[in-house]
Amino acid sequence: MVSFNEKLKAFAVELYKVDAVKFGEFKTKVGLMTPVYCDLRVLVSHPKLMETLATLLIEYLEKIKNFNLLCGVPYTALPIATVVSIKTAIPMVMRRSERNTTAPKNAIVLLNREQGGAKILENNGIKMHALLSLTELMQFLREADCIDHEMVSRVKNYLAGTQVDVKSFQKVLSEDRLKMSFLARAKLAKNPVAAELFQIMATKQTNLCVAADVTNSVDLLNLAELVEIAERHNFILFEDRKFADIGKTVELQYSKGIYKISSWAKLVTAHSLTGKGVLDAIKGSEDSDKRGVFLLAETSAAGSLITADYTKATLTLAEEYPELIAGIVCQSPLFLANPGLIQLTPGVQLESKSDSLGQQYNTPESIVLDRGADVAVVGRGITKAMEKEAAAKKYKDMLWASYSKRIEQ
Ligand SMILES: O=C(O)c1cc(=O)[nH]c(=O)n1[C@@H]1O[C@H](COP(=O)(O)O)[C@@H](O)[C@H]1O
Repeated sequence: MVSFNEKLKAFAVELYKVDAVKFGEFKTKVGLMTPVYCDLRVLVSHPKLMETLATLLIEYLEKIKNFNLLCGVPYTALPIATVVSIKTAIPMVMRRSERNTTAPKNAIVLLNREQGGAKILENNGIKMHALLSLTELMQFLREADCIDHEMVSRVKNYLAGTQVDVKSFQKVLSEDRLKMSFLARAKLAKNPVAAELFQIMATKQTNLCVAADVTNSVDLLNLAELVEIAERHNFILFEDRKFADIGKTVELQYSKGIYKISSWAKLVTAHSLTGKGVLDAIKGSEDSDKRGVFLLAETSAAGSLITADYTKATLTLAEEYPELIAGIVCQSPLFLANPGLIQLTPGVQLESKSDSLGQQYNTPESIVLDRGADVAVVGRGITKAMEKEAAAKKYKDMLWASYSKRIEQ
């Protein structure tokens, strides 16, 4: 008799053959890179495989007593659950995102990616059952010669470096920044400029940051005038200087020289590359208690050399300067749990998906709803538009509508 394990192995190879499991460089919906991508949506085009999966699930389900309903999480798992329901006569229910549904006790997944999801579910009273773990899948595919040793160790290293911090995830679930209003978060901000920015966003109903990347003051305005206008119209001047030198040089760049950035910019960006020195330099400057820093943990640039470990270390560094750090510049909703910090996310444009120098764009909806941006940075989408004012209004409205939808969901 063919064992369950052998059936699983044969199924894993079939998945590989129809490209339901792929290897390479993929970007997940939340912006993380992964060398292995599982896309079970293709199963609807392979009825035989769909039936095999349903049969495997039914055999597996015998181990789980105590349940009387099935629910396939939309959309990919819906047809799978339907086939199982028809074959077993176990009734099915629909999950609709706009309705509150009772939480299940058991979750059955085909593939456990082994990145911490099972533990998070367990902490929320849901037991996860997986037909296959990613490690088993890799082993099966290696044995069948579908992949080589190098790929097995690449995935192994990837898994080691991308474990979700279950503790910080717990905090997110209980105090989910993505679901909280800017007004509520203003009270939790330890940096005064972040608190002010939350207030301004709530009052003016905007989460748009315009990147005015112009090359002379005729295009913009002179700084003194700009400071005065910012005060009159209640917006914050933010110098996207991305400090990255040793502390002493940053100290000079920040407060001295011809720009005297600290005298007019309430917010600046900094890289974490050179470590604490940069933040100590800014913290030690005059008026630093009225200034804030956005620390860059990820960029929107294609081929960026920033790794998952660098991003994590940046977050840890940010926690060491709670009064100075206003937020984090990143592209994924997964990194920032603290609702008192602001996620600033650039790379927003409606017209194109990229520029010729590696910039990658998302839509306003996707940047707020999928990628977790609190503030979205739009540059050329506005500054190069024929009708700049109309473009600014359009981005402002779309971004705010997405934020409103996010906190209501
Ligand atoms: O820190 C930033 O603002 C930044 C980080 C990043 O990862 N990507 C990024 O594009 N930016 C900035 O965001 C702005 C984007 O401009 P556009 O590509 O014209 O929308 C530029 O000022 C960039 O310097």
